[in-house]
This record gives sequence, C-alpha cells and structure tokens, in this order.
Amino acid sequence: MITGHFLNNQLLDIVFESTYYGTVIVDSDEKIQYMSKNYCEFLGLERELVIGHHVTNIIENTRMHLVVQTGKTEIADLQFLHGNYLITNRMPIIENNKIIGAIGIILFRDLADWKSLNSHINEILTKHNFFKQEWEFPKGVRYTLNDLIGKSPKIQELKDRVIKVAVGDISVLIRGESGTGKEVIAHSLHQLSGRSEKPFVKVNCGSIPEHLIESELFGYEEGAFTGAKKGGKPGKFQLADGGTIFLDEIGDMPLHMQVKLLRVLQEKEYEPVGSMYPKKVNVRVIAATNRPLEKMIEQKRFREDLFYRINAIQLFIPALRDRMEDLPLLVDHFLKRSASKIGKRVTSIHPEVLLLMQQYEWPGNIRELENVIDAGVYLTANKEIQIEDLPEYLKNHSFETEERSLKDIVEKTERKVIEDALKRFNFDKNKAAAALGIGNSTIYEKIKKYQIFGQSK
Ligand SMILES: Nc1ncnc2c1ncn2[C@@H]1O[C@H](COP(=O)(O)OP(=O)(O)OP(=O)(O)O)[C@@H](O)[C@H]1O
Repeated sequence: MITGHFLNNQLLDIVFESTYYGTVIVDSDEKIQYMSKNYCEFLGLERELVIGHHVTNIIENTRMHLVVQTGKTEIADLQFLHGNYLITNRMPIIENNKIIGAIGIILFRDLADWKSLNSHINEILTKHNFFKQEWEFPKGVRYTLNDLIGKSPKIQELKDRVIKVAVGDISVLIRGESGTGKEVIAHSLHQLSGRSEKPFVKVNCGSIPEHLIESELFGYEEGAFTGAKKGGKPGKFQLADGGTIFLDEIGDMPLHMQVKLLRVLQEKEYEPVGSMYPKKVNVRVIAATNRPLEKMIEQKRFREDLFYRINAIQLFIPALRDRMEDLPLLVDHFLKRSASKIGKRVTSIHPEVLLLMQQYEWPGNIRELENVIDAGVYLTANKEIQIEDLPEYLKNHSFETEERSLKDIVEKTERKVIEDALKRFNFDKNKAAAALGIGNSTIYEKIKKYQIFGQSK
C-alpha cells in the first residue's frame, strides 16, 4: 500500500522539481498521495487541499483511476486540462503482482514552452477536427464529475457515492427534480466506469413517439415495415453494446414497452422489429426520473418488476433550494462561462441580486439558474448584474413571498422538516417518525401528500 510515510514528499520534490514534469501519485483507492509543486501551481491549488482527495475530484478529464482499475499503462495521451492540451503518461505502480497505485506525469517545461506546445497541439487538433469528433462523439460522454459544481455536504456525499458505484455493472436509478443534474451524473458514472472507452447512449423515453419506441430501442430488420431503410437500422441497445445505456425520463415509458425493456434487462437479449432471432447485448443501465415511481406503481402506471430491476442503487440529487450554500459557487461558475461565451466582461452580481436569488425557490433548479445568468449577462450594461437585468418573474418574487398564505408556509415547512428527517435516517420512515414525535401512519400520509421520494426503506 502507498502511504504518506512511504512517500517522502521532500525527496520526491527534489527528484521531480528538477524535471519539467508535473507529477501525481495516487494510491489503490484512487486518492492522491503526492502531487508535485509545479503541478499544484499549474492547477492553482494548494497541496494540502489536494492530498487525500479522489483524483477525479481534483484533475479534470483524468484517467488515473482507470489505470489503477485496469493496470494498463497509457503513454502520450492527450489530456485537456485547465484550458490546455497536455501530453500525459500514466503508469500503474505494481508490487507483488498487485496494483498499489498509479503515477501520472504531464509534460511541460516552463509556461512559455507549454503555451507554444499548447497552440501547436490546438492547431493540429483544429486541422483534424473531423477525426477528433469521430473519435469523441461516438462515445457520447459530455460531462464528468468535475462539471458538478457544489461543495455542500449533500453534493460532496453524492459525489463520493457516484465514485463508489461507478465501478461495476450495477444498475443505477438517478432521482431528482428537473434541472438538478441527473444527466451530468449519468455521464460521470459512465466516464468513471470500466466501460468508459465504450459508447454512452442516451434514450429520452419521454420524447420518442409511442409507435417508434420499439424500433428506436431495438432497431429493425430490412423490410420490417413499409418505409424501413435498406439494410435495417440498429437500435439504441445495439449502439450501446459493451457500454452504458442511459434511460432518461424512464417514468414516461409506456407500459407495453416496459415489458420489453424488462426482458432485455433480465435476459440480456432482444428482438429487432421484423427479426425472427434474438440478439445478445451487454449494457449497463442507468435510468433517471423526476416522477414518483412508487405512486405510479400503485396506480398501475409503472411495473413493479421493472422498478426493482432498475433500482439496485438509487442516487438522489437534492434540489437547489435544499443546498443554497452552493448558490454563490454556482453563480460564479455560470457567470464566468456565460461571460466568455457571450464575450462580455461581466464579473459579478449585485449583493441584492444574490439576496433575491437566495430567497427564490428555483423550481427549474440549476438549469433555471444557468438561464437566468445567461440572460443577465446579455442584458446588463455593467460589469455587475443588477436587479433590473433579471427576468420579471424573479424581480417580482419578493412580493409574492410576502403574500403567500399561512397554509402555504406551514405546508412548505412541514414538507421540508419531514424530508430532512427522512434523509437523516437514510429514508427509514419509522425512525424518522419517532424522531419527529409523530405516528408511523402520519408520516406515510405526509410522504404521500407531499410526494417525497428517495431511497425507500
Ligand atoms: N451541480 C451542477 N453544476 C454545474 N452545472 C450543473 C449542475 N447540475 C446541473 N448542471 C447543469 O444544469 C443543466 C441541467 O442539468 P441536467 O440536464 O443534467 O438536469 P436533469 O436533472 O437531467 O434535468 P431533466 O430532468 O429536466 O432532464 C445542464 O446544463 C447541466 O450542465
């Protein structure tokens, strides 16, 4: 095992600082045990804040964790890091035939050197953009865990769980309101898994017309129906073979398709439309929904057997209103992104805007915040977004809050207290009821009334 004791930082500093390489060493838990000073400087991070953290939380687009998992050396890989392309070598550290960690080396000499190297690589990449797209897009991954902004305990906990469950083939059900980042989590799970080199295929179960779902998912054979393409068409399951299929908005899938979906998940085979023979497939399933599936099962709108099949592990993403401490960080992130996208120098928001944002409920969650900031950056004539740059509904929000009825306020508070207690007791309803001093039947009633869902126990 690699330990801090084994790694004499001073000695390593002497060795690595005399080279022009940025060096990082991770242990078998994929946590950083050493990062050279020049690497920390390059990332703009203090070394104390880096050591002991999972490498994916610190280095964007890293593959160090995969080297630990697979034991495969990766030489001269191109890595996009901190706005630049760098050449990276990654090697497993092996002791007594066991992988005990990995060492990663990024190549740069001094800043000027690295800038010219970067522009050289950029030029090559632009010239070969076509190949770059061919190479990247079939895999389908757009986000990594680094794109999930937030330092609140709830997000920190979620990120830790994502890292834990990513490895392995277990099905994951991601739950959370619209715009909370379910898709970001799905991409991250794939990117952190052993299937990351294989395709990630998203299916939006809610937006495919009902009569096309079967051929979209399972494909069709030549001549399956009038208008069928010559040679047939592969379905999403075939496209995802070896990789991950992301079934977004699974709660919107029609019942008759739920039966077919269950079959492919259980038996790992399906029949393309018009085919006489089943085809084998090997995919990991990640599903997401913002619908109350338990309630839909009661109403016979969602199959219970399918629910248990996709619900091996559940990840719950908190609504923005439940992690308001992340708001300033998110605002800052979207401001920077918007300003550079739009090409305006807008660097902050007025303190009153932040106050108003903190009081707002954010029903559209992060997606809504992203759009509000985009609009603010477009509209403002200053370096700072002002109240008048906000959409009308948000500007008027403070008045609406004052006019809310007592019943609304009581209900909202009740919902929040019950939800917090459930999360505290890992969704054990009886324990949460006892802690709140209410009966078991009352808590069941309230959960139903407010449609609170999460890891059910
Ligand atoms: N924690 C976060 N940090 C930064 N950006 C985020 C975060 N969460 C979500 N986003 C951004 O918010 C937008 C919405 O996220 P996403 O599409 O993953 O939400 P969703 O839960 O899948 O929504 P829906 O249920 O409506 O499909 C995306 O642009 C995503 O990049």
